[in-house]
Amino acid sequence: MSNQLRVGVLTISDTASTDPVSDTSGPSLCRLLEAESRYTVQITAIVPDDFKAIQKTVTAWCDDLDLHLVLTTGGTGFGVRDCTPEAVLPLLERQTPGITHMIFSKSVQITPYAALSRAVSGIRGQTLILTFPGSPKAVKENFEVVAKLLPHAIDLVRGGTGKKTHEKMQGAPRPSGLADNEAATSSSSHDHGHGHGHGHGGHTCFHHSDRETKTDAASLGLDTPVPRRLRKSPYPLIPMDQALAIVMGKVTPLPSVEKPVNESLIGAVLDEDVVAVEAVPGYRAAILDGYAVIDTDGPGQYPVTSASIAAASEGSPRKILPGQIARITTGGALPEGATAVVMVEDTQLVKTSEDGAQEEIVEILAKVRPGEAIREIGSDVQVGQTVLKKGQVISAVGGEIGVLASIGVHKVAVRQRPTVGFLSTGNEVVNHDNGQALKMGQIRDSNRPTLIAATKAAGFDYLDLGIAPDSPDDLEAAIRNGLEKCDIVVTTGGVSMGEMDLLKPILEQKLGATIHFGRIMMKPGKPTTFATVPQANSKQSKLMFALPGNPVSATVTYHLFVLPALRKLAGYEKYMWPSVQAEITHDVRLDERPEYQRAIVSVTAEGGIQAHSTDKNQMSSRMVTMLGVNSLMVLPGKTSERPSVKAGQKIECLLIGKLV
Ligand SMILES: Nc1nc2c(c(=O)[nH]1)N[C@H]1C(S)=C(S)[C@@H](COP(=O)(O)OP(=O)(O)OC[C@H]3O[C@@H](n4cnc5c(N)ncnc54)[C@H](O)[C@@H]3O)O[C@H]1N2
Ligand code: MOO
Ligand SMILES: [Mg+2]
Repeated sequence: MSNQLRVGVLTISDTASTDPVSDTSGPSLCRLLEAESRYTVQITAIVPDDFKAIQKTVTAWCDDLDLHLVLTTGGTGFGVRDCTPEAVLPLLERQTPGITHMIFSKSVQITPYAALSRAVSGIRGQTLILTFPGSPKAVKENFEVVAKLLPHAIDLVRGGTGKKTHEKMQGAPRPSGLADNEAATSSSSHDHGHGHGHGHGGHTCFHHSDRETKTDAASLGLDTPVPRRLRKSPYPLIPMDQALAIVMGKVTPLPSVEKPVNESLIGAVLDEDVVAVEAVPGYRAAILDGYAVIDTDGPGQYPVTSASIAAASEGSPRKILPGQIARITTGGALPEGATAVVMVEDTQLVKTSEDGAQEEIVEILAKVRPGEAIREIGSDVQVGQTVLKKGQVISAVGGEIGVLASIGVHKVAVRQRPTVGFLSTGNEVVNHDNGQALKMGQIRDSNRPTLIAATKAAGFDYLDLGIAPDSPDDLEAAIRNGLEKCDIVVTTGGVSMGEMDLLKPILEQKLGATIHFGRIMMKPGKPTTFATVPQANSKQSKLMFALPGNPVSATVTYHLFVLPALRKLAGYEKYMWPSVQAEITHDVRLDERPEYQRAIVSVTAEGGIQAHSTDKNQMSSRMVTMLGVNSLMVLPGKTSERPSVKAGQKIECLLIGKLV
């Protein structure tokens, strides 16, 4: 990893900042970068065309994250809001007009409109910054112009001599043991420290110049001494909406699989339209116990010719002629010629056989219409009728399985169900049922049982990955094991600012993961982290949620992010939680961060919907605030105009449990 060039991709757009899904340039730039092994996209963000927001992000990425390369897309044009060049120029310590001109000259050959870009480029500290226009096409063209040049440029920016590149240009053999992507950084100070045995070998040194101590993600890092760690998180605090859009943008439904029609289908999403193979009912059947008649015969006394009880029989049922009736049970096959069924209650016995065992003559008392009390062939479902649609969820209520079972379909194509693995982390965390008294500083693992229970209730498969101590090697091994076996790995703990909070650096430095966000403006769950981790034997990256360790933070963020992601993976079109507007029964003081308060939503005697928080003290370590919870109250962040929500006001409540 340490030889990879760490890149930040910043989308600058008013539209994309409110609707992240509309951002196509940022993701296309990420794909271009990820297609080349030498780059790793360490961070992405979207900001509006806002001078300060642009400067803040670019500065943090250069100065705190010390990225090799920052690429921005958008805001370089003539539009009134376009201000990327104005925001970026003052941040550049040295401009790189050669790169800017090279891009311009190539781009105007493709389209004269390229002249309307005011892009700039340059160097800040040890970071190269390029500003691209906002269209995916322009982004691709621009990137391709400079792609070959960038590693060499970065090498020089980082104090390298460029010797390797020059040797390469002259066709000279490269020193043995140097991989392609090493050429870019091998002579730079950046090469020290990480990725080569993480501090156990001769590569680690901490005696660099001031600038060097900030290289790599060392300041977040695995082998950086505590005093040198960053004192502020380098991960931008992004809004909840954006975080959700990022997660859902990365989740694509799993492939299809054939499954038998039985309870194993509960919760599955159909991946095909299902067509009835058989008609329901497959024969003309009586709806009532009584007598099959010919309706035109009308009331009167009739000989009983035969009996048709609901049972299988070969061939067609017997026939009745005008003036005859036949005894029939509910579900029995109608005799040929019968046009209606008269219920037994509307008849009376006239004569029996001599031994009294058989009916001989019965009087029909009621007049019936043709077709009365008969289920015609296919009157429920006809052969060839599309009964269930692709995308439909097979519910636990039973309706879908019941219908599938009735129409002669034995197997259906459904989306594969994801498996999620749970790993608790922390030296202080012990199995909740270890049977031993806690030692000082120990805490029982409540996160795994909680999340496993919620997963089981939601019908997903899971793997219990146990507890990993706060050691880089143990964590790496446990996560790798989980990623191998599961579609999503969820860890809890170790994502904030403590020296034992190792998840983020492990993800980036050891697993080659891209962290898409590492902090969210929400309460609880601020340090919630989401990453995609490339897999050696598959093009498809795996998803990884590193949730905060605090039990309530872990539980709430699991419900808000992971369960919807699991539903989307399983093919659900509606994967977010449903919500209701409920009347809050008490005042609530708002927090700076938008908050998800644990609440109980109930239906009042008058049919209204009301909600109350489980407890005033909603600290994220207090699992007791989760007792009885069926809802998360979505409270907005505090403003000077709205410091609190008053009793009686309506508040959106996400229904994560059953309404009471
Ligand atoms: N300087 C700062 N400190 C903290 C910040 C911050 O922004 N700056 N954020 C706080 C917030 S908000 C949260 S939430 C927590 C998140 O902590 P971590 O994800 O790093 O988790 P840990 O430090 O490992 O543990 C936190 C807490 O939870 C207990 N824990 C951990 N795992 C379990 C488990 N499986 N079962 C039960 N309890 C568990 C652990 O013992 C700690 O008490 O960080 C704040 N700090
Ligand atoms: O965001 Mo933390 O989850 O407040 O406790
Ligand atoms: Mg911590």
